[in-house]
Amino acid sequence: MILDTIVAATRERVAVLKKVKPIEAVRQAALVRAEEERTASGGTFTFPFERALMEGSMNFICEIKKASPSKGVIVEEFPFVDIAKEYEEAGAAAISVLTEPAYFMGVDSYVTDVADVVTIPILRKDFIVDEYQIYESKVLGASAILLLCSVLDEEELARFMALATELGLSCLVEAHNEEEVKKALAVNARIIGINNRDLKDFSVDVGNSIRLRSLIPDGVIVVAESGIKSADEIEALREHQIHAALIGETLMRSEDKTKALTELFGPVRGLQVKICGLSRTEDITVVNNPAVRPTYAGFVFAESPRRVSVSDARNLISQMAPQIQAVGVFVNEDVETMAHLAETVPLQVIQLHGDETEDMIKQLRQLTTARIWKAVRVQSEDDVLRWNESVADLLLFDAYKTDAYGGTGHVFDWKLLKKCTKPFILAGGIHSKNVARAIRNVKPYAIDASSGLETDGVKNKEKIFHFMDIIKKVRN
Ligand SMILES: O=C(O)c1ccccc1NCC(=O)[C@H](O)[C@H](O)COP(=O)(O)O
Repeated sequence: MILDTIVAATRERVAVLKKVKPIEAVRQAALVRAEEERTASGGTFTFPFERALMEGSMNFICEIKKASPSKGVIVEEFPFVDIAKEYEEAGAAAISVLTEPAYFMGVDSYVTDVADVVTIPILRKDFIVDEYQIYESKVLGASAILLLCSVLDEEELARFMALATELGLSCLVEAHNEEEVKKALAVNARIIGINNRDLKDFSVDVGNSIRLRSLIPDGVIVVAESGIKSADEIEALREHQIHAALIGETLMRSEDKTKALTELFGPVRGLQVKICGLSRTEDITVVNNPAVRPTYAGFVFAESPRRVSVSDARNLISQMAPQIQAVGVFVNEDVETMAHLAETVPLQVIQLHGDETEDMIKQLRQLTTARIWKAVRVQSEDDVLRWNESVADLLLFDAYKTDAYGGTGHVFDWKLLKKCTKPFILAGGIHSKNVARAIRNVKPYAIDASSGLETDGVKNKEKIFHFMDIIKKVRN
């Protein structure tokens, strides 16, 4: 069987590697890296791979592989670093990188090269048969490893999982049949991958994930693997509470990864866009372009590097396409001034981005017909729930930072919004690399971006065009 051949080749490869670089040296390097990560995250590992697989209603692990034993060479052209960047922009939750050299044409350093250019976690996909490879995976920069129930016995699985956990690595424990699922459960796997491909004859049946899913209790993350090609298949996986889909060949063969993921996930309709912090005539020219044209353009009247004077705002807004609505951003301004500016600039929306109270919103409501948005800087779920009954027309959720009210470029934990029952605007560190995930996972009414569309403190035309291009592909 091909699996036995690959495993035998892997054992030989590891034996050679051990002679070149002894296990103790790799172990030390892995421990140093693990300790650095643990310290940086306040003394505990964050296990980003498993967190990423729980973010949305369907999370994609997008795979980078040049070849496979069943298909031979999948793509002649293999710009794997660009593919990784595309996957991240397309909305991948994580990237799987094949490193097995003989049958998948993988290279260990692909993991490091990909880790250097993306912020999402990486699964190092190889045939792990020895602790050596687990230390190596940590050093390469992976966040997770693959462990195969068809290759490892229960004792090995448990030992390898314990070592991985000690290093802050997650384990995707792969099973293909009932017996292997039971084995994965016996070792308390936190993530179980169900392979739809039978490695004995390479036949693929996506129904395999659905059938075996029922054996797995709640609380374990379930990943469907192999042969996934269509939106209908993704929908069926979603209906059966499968958290993630690992997709290789379909994506490797697609020309446009963002469009491909939209086809699989389904379009997100009706999303609005706000571009904030416009301060120059050039910015207005960019937003007026029909390829950009957001629903809302924000002008900051508060203390900020993006602050505009009243006369500049008036001048800029007078040049703006009539379809775009002007939003005035204020921090702790008095209600009379805001109402007056809404009337005279004019502003269609007043965005309160400071410590304004509900009473203040009610007073402002009496003074203006402009819509009122309340920005909430989120540190906890309570921050979100506290404003649920607000009379504000919309809430805008942004990141909290001590030294600035807004425009910080910081992303907050989107999971804190899970209990918000009303439409809202999502802000805080949104840019082209995370906007697809933000839209699909958080499902906001509108997305708001400012510093992520800038270079050296001013809006960047190319970044704005690219950002809007991604949003258009995600919408349809
Ligand atoms: O943008 C500012 O400089 C700003 C300053 C003070 C209060 C609010 C501010 N911006 C409000 C916004 O609506 C921003 O778009 C939002 O904070 C997101 O900014 P970013 O994280 O840079 O995308």
